[in-house]
Amino acid sequence: MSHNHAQIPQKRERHTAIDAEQPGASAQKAAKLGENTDAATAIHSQHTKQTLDMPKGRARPDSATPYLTPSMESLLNWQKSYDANRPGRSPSPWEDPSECKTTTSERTATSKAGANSKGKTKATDDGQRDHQNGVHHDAQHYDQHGDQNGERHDGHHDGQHNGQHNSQHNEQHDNRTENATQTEPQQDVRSIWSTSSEGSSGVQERIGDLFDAPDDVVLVHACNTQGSWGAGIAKEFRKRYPMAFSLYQEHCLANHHPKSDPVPTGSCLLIPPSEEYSGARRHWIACLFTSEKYGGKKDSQARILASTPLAFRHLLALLKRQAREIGPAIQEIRMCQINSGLFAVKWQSTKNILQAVLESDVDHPPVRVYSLATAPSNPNTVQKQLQKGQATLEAFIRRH
Ligand SMILES: Nc1ncnc2c1ncn2[C@@H]1O[C@H](COP(=O)(O)OP(=O)(O)OC[C@H]2O[C@H](OP(=O)(O)O)[C@H](O)[C@@H]2O)[C@@H](O)[C@H]1O
Repeated sequence: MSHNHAQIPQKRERHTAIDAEQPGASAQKAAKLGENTDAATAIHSQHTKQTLDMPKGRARPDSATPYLTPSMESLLNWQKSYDANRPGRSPSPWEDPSECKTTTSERTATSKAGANSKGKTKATDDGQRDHQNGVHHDAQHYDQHGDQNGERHDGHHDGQHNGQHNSQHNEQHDNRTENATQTEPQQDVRSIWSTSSEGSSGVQERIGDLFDAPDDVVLVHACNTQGSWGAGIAKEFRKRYPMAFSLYQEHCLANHHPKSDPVPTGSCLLIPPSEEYSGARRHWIACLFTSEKYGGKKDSQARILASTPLAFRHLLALLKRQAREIGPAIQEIRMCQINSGLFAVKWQSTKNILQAVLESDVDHPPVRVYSLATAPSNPNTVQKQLQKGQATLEAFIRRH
């Protein structure tokens, strides 16, 4: 991490992330740590209220050197102590059957989407081969984020792989799929948002910039588990929300570790509004961990599509818990077309899956997916067009 924890005052009250851990895991862990659930809940609520009331007005930080506010320090300290005391690996999101399930319709959507995706055969083959051989890919060592700020370096991805972890990861993946087939959805009888009554319980697509959202909206994007927001819309998140980026990194690199204790794919990190610079919007940020790695080492399309409903259901569970504790502060889930850019999954495939999740659980804030009217320009293309235009103009001038 780029920030130095040694400098963080240790006497602060502990707070919980909202929730950096898996559904239901906070309460379980709190119990294991000798605390009762009420205490954990109170801490959780307190942090949230504090964050929402955060004073504004500080100068915009240099995004290259994320700094910590007191609330962020507390959050990270809490996570650190949690991490230090936990008995073993974090429970995976599919280990808590009460809050995070995959339903039959989601599985159908997943398998349809997988079947539709171009990489189906290869993905299936990869998965089988990985599982049978327990292995995989070619990394010799793990370089724990040579660049603390999430910038990319050549060869960075390729050196990170760990066979043992991959085997573990694949096994978990298979287990959760198996577990999922044994469970059916349980509706929470207490309705919080009742979006179904507005007739808008599904995915609503809009044209526009994700970041133009008003306060109290959660912005959702797909993430890798390596602690990198180095490209695509993630890079934009890093620029606009340096504090959130710090917390994401903390989650991936300190609370977990990409090699020895990776953040499980299929989970979600929900980050409360934490930016304090002048004019910062009160945006929540949700990181859906749909692929372990990025770049050439990203998960197969089928695997990304299998992780997506789990991560999304995790998000809905976190929002519900949050709303039960402090009221429905979040008014809208606003997403980009997750997985469809650098993760190279067809948007329609992801959309089908999200739709299936929402059909199985109608109590959620409205879900709106924003896409830009035109794809962001590729600078190389623009450069070529300019050169061509200039040549044409010069030829015209010469002729006349
Ligand atoms: N302002 C805006 N408003 C609305 N929509 C916007 C937008 N700007 C871009 N989009 C669109 O948002 C979609 C997602 O496109 P992306 O390629 O970014 O994300 P993805 O989900 O496929 O892949 C995730 C990995 O990419 C990242 O970078 P790293 O590889 O890790 O460095 C992560 O960390 C992961 O690893 C595309 O449709 C873009 O047109």
